[in-house]
Amino acid sequence: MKIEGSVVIVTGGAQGIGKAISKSLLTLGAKVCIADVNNVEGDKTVKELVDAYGNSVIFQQCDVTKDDDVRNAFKATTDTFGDVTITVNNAGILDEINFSRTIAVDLEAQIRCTMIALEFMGRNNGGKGGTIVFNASAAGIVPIGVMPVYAAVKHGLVGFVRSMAISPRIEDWGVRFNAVCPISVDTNLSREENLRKVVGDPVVLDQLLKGMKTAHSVILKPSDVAESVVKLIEDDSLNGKSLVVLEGKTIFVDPPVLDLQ
Ligand SMILES: NC(=O)c1ccc[n+]([C@@H]2O[C@H](COP(=O)([O-])OP(=O)(O)OC[C@H]3O[C@@H](n4cnc5c(N)ncnc54)[C@H](O)[C@@H]3O)[C@@H](O)[C@H]2O)c1
Ligand SMILES: CCCCC[C@H](O)/C=C/C=C\C/C=C\C/C=C\CCCC(=O)O
Repeated sequence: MKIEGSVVIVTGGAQGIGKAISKSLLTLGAKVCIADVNNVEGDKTVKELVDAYGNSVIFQQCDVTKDDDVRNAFKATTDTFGDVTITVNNAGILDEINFSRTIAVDLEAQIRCTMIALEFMGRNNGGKGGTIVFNASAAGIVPIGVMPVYAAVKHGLVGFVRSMAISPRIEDWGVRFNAVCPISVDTNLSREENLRKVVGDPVVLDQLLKGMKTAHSVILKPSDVAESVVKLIEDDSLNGKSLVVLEGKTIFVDPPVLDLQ
């Protein structure tokens, strides 16, 4: 689909990968709502982006774990720019200690945002259809011993995306569902000082930090991920896809097909 003139909501758009995605879409002529729980960063980012892109961007304080917040973000975006046709479910955390919060934000909230998005975007609900892109992770494709909770919710998210893409309602909605699955990216989430707060077991933390310095010596830039998100939005042939973003290349990874007949 054409991004120019489209209306987009980016959850977690105030910082990191979400901010990079917002900037890429604004550059391509979209109208963007940055929906983020962090008021301070949201206000700072929207001022920066209004200076660069004019009144094509708004900030809406939104905790994706709360129905009313998410619905209000869609209402504010629709009232300001018109019908939403692109949702980027990006907001996420990594916390192996407070695993209930990780499940709430990285999986349950992504499902919540999708169901509410379909209330606004679904052609069967008077919407224009469109596309929903989910920021999963390579941890949604491969097991990771040092972050089992994070890998669990990201595997769940990939399964949700692949399943929504083959829903009996897919034609009624007129919406495509795809996941971007990056390896490590240079943001607050992957910074060592953050990881030390969210991984409790010292043996596990030690291996994680060592792994970052070896297995992932090259860490992606947020803009690398934004490029793949644009690709998933623009290519109307893509639905139910998991696009892994590596250093210098991307690969589509499809689930194994089981003949259950
Ligand atoms: N950084 C990485 O290595 C990496 C790799 C692959 C995938 N990801 C995924 O990318 C997404 C973005 O992460 P990031 O690396 O940009 O991290 P980040 O911490 O830089 O940005 C995350 C943003 O989400 C917001 N957020 C957190 N909880 C929220 C909530 N409940 N409601 C609304 N907004 C909320 C934060 O305020 C922040 O602005 C996450 O889903 C993460 O799992 C990150
Ligand atoms: C292939 C793993 C990519 C995981 C990306 C994830 O979304 C974010 C991770 C953030 C911080 C950690 C970054 C890189 C380390 C990841 C794995 C290290 C593997 C160590 C090991 O398995 O021994």
